[in-house]
Amino acid sequence: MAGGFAVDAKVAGGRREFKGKITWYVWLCGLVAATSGLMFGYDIGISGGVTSMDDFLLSFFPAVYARKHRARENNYCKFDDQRLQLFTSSLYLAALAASFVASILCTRFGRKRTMQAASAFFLVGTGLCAGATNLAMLIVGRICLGVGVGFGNQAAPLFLSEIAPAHIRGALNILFQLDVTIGILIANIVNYFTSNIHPAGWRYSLGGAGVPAAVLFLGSLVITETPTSLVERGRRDAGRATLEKIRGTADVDDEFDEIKSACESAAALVEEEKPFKRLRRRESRPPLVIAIAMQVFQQFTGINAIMFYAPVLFQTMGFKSDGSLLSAVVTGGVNVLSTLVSIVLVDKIGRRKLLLEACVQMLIAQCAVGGIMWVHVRANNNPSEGWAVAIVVLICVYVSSFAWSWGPLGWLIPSETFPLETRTAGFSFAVSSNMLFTFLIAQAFLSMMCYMRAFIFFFFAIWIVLMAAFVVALLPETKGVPIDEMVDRVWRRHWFWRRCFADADAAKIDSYC
Ligand SMILES: OC[C@H]1O[C@](O)(CO)[C@@H](O)[C@@H]1O
Repeated sequence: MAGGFAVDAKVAGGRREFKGKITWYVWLCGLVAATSGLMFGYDIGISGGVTSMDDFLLSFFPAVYARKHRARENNYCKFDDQRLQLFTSSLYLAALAASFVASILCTRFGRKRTMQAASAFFLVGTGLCAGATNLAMLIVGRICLGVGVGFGNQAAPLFLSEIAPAHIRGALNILFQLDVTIGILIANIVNYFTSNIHPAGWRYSLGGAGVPAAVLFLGSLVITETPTSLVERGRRDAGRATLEKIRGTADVDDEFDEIKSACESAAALVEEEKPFKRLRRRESRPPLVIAIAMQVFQQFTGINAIMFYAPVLFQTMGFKSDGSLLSAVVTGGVNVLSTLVSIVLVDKIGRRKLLLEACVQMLIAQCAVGGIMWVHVRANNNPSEGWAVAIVVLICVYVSSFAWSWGPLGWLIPSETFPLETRTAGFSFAVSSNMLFTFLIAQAFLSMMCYMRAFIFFFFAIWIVLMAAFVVALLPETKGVPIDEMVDRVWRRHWFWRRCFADADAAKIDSYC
């Protein structure tokens, strides 16, 4: 997804600079494409607030509404309802399926057309959700939005990587992740205001997704296709003309030659062996295992439990409806600002240090929240105001560390560790793993909270210990390593992963890799 930005930063960072300036047109294209991230983030942020609105529950989930208002109902189980969870999670299941289709569409029809299709699905899905009169309409709408997310998440980051001049490719690509966090924040603010509008507040919340969807749709009519996609599909002249336009110069021979040769060698390798088959080779395992593990771990930090259900969680902790949405706005703001921190630090202090520091910070925060909840939020009583504020502060501490580490690096590392011949296929694996685990957490979290109570936080804390161990033992530092030198400079030198390569000594080749 965030594919290629480290790759290209390395190119810009030392070995090769192409001519051309940063044109207004490249920024326009980048801003339009990043809107897809805004859509994704808005969807993540909006569902939790909507599912805590009484008008919404009364319309679609009356049993949950009744339970929520029953005085003696167990605090942890108020929102435990599989159909309510399906409202949130159906989107991610649809996105998971759509991401496989999207990689084919991106190759056959191009990134721009795939983004257009994404925005069309977003618009239809938004209309169905905002106008829903029954549960089926609502779920079908969520599925359309999910298809939009699957298409957009595959096409937009690829598009950004391909149009950006090498030396700002990282910045343009992080724009997508930044837009995700801004989308979540906007959704939290929208929910805060619409929760006071009765009875249709939830319709405005869900309908708000139409704004970025419309921007993406209209914008995608004026942006260009990427030169790489044009050349890949045999339209060399159009590819060259587009490159000249986005670079603002006719002097693009070097860059155009590189695009052509990358497309030619990729085509030759694909002819010889399909990328997905190549991924099954022993030497593909290190980046593949790491791509999947980064996504699984990213989700098992528990971040989306907070992102989807922050308002519900805050209500569980005893905040009133308004207070809980306000708290979610605070965590959303921390998320945006901390993502900016990661842009500044990632190439200075490296990936491993950021990930490990965040593990410590998240572990302390999770255990502290779990402890406070265990002692002060028993089944039927709420914490005092002081403890409730302490919980919000700790959740901010937790969110900030996630946002400068596992959030962006969950995308960055898989994007920079695959060799060119398996990069797109390998990366689409990472996207779909993310969707799968996002879905699982969305579907399971409220039930888990009901059964595990405060121990849910210790459950995630155990995962954080595991992921720290994984980073220490198996994740090599990739800061500053040129993308095309990963195999020689990283994998073949790593104490464990080097056994996956044919030139490892015989004993090691035979052992498990
Ligand atoms: O900012 C947090 C959000 O960012 C993501 O990692 C996507 O890049 C989501 O899984 C999460 O909800």
